[in-house]
Amino acid sequence: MEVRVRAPGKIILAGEHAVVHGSTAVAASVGLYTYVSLRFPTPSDNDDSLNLQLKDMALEFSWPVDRIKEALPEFGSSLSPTPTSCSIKSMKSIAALVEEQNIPEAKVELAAGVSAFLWLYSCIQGFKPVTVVVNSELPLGSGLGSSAAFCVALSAALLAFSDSVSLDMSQQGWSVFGESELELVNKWAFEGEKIIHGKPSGLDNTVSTYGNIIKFKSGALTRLKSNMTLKMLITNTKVGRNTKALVAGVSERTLRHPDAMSLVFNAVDSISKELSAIIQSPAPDDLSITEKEEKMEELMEMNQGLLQCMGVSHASIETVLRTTLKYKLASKLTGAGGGGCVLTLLPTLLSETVVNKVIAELESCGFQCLTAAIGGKGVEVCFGGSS
Ligand SMILES: Nc1ncnc2c1ncn2[C@@H]1O[C@H](COP(=O)(O)OP(=O)(O)O)[C@@H](O)[C@H]1O
Ligand SMILES: C[C@@](O)(CCOP(=O)(O)O)CC(=O)O
Ligand SMILES: [Mg+2]
Repeated sequence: MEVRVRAPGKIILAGEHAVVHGSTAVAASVGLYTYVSLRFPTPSDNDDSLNLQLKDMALEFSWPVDRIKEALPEFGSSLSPTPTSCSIKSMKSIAALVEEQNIPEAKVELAAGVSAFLWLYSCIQGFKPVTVVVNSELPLGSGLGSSAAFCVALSAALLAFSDSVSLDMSQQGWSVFGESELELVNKWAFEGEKIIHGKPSGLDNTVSTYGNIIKFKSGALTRLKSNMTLKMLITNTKVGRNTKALVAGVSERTLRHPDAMSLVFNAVDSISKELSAIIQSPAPDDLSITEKEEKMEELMEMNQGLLQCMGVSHASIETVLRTTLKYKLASKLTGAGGGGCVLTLLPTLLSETVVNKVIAELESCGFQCLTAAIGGKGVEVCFGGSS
């Protein structure tokens, strides 16, 4: 029995960080995926372990199922039908299980992802021997939501063979989940994100689950019907950073300056609302495409200024902003900042020559540019492994 799942990453057009504090955000799925395949051994395999293979990292982890039972005795006998948060006690046991695997020092950041995996596995599948293989097109820790795509793909793959969902396994190729399954996947993925991020807003897992372009506030999403083609250049500064630390930094600043930060978050809320109204406004209305793009560029610049106020910009991000501005293009960081990726709006009438020049200049600084489809489907599942 095998299932394969893919979950997309995301870009945040407006509202990162502020969304953790209750402001509106606008985000879209990006056509780069994390893939998870899950296979139960047959009796002839004689395999009584839980195996996790992180293909891109060339890392393999394995625990005898009895070792997991011993470390997490509270699981297995009664599987949790509804998503639950990892307690401090369970987190300690999971940390011990992860520590036993001696993750190389240079890849220690992966411990958070492995912990989220152990939590989701124990809650959803109990102590069944299983092999889970992960590979990802998303750069890790770069603001494109690799942590959420990982949690969504894992939750979906683990749920696919659980009693909580019933799926049509005869379908060929990639297929989407039903609404109630999506809701469950999203809730479990949020619990995984909590382990990786500390205090996630739920925006990233929601975009990865449902796809599209969405407006999101305090856990509630609205799917946006875009009436314009959005083309974004994504520049990866390749400066590594950690979302958990950046989110915690913004919360500390908020505690030190509650009044000022509340105004900053309110301003971001207005920017996101205005941006979503522009995206949705009817095609041939009183604003031409160029006027809409100019407004969006201004809003992106304003949002970037406010992200600087929150303390999450970085010298590498400022270099991207300066470089794109030379070509009269507007940019903002996307995701948690502190390095990672920057978005640049590519207006419809911008010539290929200029796009190529900007990319060449950014890449000469050591950055990596990519363009990817945005607003596509969310998590998808495939039985049989042919896709
Ligand atoms: N494919 C993966 N395999 C293992 N862990 C992953 C994977 N993708 C993401 N993670 C976990 O998520 C972390 C990165 O998440 P985060 O700091 O939120 O950045 P982002 O979500 O922007 O990529 C990694 O350090 C790792 O712990
Ligand atoms: C900073 C934040 O708004 C987005 C984080 O995205 P990423 O993990 O950097 O891809 C946090 C959140 O919404 O949970
Ligand atoms: Mg993340």
